[in-house]
Amino acid sequence: MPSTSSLRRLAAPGVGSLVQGGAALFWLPQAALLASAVERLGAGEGIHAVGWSALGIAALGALRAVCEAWGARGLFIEVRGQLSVLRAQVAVALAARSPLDLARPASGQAASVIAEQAEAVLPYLVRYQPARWRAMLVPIFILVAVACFSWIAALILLVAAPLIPMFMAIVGWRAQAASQQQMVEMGAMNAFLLDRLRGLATLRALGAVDLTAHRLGDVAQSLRRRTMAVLRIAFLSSAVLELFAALGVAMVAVYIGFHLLGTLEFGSWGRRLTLGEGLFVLLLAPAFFEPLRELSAVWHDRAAGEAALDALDALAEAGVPMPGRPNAQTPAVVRRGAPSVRIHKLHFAHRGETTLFDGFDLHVAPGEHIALTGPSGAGKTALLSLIAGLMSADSGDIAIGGVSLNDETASVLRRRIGWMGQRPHVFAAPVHDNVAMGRIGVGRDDVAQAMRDAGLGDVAQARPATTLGEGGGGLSGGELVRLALARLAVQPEADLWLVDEPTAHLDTDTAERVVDALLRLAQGKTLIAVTHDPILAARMQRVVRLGDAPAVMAQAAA
Ligand SMILES: Nc1ncnc2c1ncn2[C@@H]1O[C@H](COP(=O)(O)OP(=O)(O)OP(=O)(O)O)[C@@H](O)[C@H]1O
Repeated sequence: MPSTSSLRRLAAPGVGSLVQGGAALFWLPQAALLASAVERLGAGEGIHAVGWSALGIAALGALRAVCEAWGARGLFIEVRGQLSVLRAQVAVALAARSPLDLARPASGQAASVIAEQAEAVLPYLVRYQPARWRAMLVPIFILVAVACFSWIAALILLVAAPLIPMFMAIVGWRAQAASQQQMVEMGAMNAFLLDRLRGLATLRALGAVDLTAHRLGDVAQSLRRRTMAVLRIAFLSSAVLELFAALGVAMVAVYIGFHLLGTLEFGSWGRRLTLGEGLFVLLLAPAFFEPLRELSAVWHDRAAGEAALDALDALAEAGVPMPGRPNAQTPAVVRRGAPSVRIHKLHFAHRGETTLFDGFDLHVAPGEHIALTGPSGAGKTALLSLIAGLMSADSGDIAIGGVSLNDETASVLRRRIGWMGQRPHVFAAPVHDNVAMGRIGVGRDDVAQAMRDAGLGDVAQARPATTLGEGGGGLSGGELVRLALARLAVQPEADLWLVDEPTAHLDTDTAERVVDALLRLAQGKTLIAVTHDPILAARMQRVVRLGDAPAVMAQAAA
């Protein structure tokens, strides 16, 4: 199972972030050079006396910029790379879940987390860690430097500083919870939108568009409220910080001003500060608060980043797995023509549901064409899914061509299976792409031949270059089924076809044409077709009827 731990590890201190964070310390010598230059100017030395100081300040500034750029670049490249790997792993983990797993996240939500929300990880890891280093290191150095000249100025900074992280921690804790809720809301809205867009025709036909628009409006309002809550917290934390930072700097400035004027004599280890020393302390005071300010700016990146990592973790959670480990050492499957299918003592129940198969046996001979019939809910689709290795049986054995279906063999066995579900998905793409499906070695001629064999050769709307609408818009129901059959036909290595209700909802003539195409294409292959259609059942070599009531043992004649 993929994990976000490799990315979370990047949130731990690293050389890059240390260099990037520590670069802010260059301000100490820069401020010293600036203060001494002003002091010398004040003492009446000419402009030529500050040349070296100006050069030093510029050189230190350049060095700081180089350190920051180097650290940021390295970290960015590493985080970007690991985030891509994590996204791919999460997508693979999602694909490894059985299509029959009802707990699978909605596609819109998954897309939102993987594509959009995952981006929040980048600013978190690239900006937060160096900012944390800076906030830990720089104030201590500055405090020591200031204390060398004035203990009272150091005391002012020391009193103002801890209040800031304290308030930020309180606010940040709330920010993370708010970010998490906002992400959940965003994912839910994307899922809702995608689902309703897919079903727009149904909504329109049933006059439910207005109601859906209202619900979408409600969801959007709820997302707006969550976003505003996050923003409110962000503004609150920066307001707290600015207040304390401004108070701290102002009090140091007041003290230094009155000290230089001779009104406040105390606080400087028994001596009067010079103009340069006073200026140095004054220049360091805002720099003391600067890292804390930066940390507060990225504090919300942290909240959003952590929430995104949690969302990715949740997406990668294992549900009902599909048999077949991605890295299993799969043994070579020996092929000698179409395979047999042997099912022995099969036990199966959907998670939390009543038993569908209890000691079920079935044998399908190589090249045999059988129809699976039985009442609705008897488990025909479930049986087909079990043979296709889309989910695991509770016990018993399913062997295809003599090879037992298990985690080691499932991936290889699935390659020789041609699967056509009850509702084949048609992509909004040209007919050619819908048939070839990007499979290696499937050329134009293969597609054209498969289309002819599927009986679509002379259908004007099914030319290879014709672009189909979403969900197959542009083709009739019968043509859609034949398009799905053509998909199987261009997969020559598939010699066991599992077809689920190919003639459902078709009129007799169309059903006849689909059956003709199916039998023509499945010649020489083993075929198991789930059907309620007597026309299709009559043309198969054998009919296997599943139990008349679900959960009753169904013994099929071998
Ligand atoms: N993904 C699922 N998770 C849990 N239960 C399911 C799932 N899919 C189907 N079921 C339940 O399992 C039982 C068998 O369903 P299945 O689809 O296999 O029946 P079927 O014989 O193919 O029915 P039909 O002829 O109506 O298609 C049904 O009671 C159904 O409600």
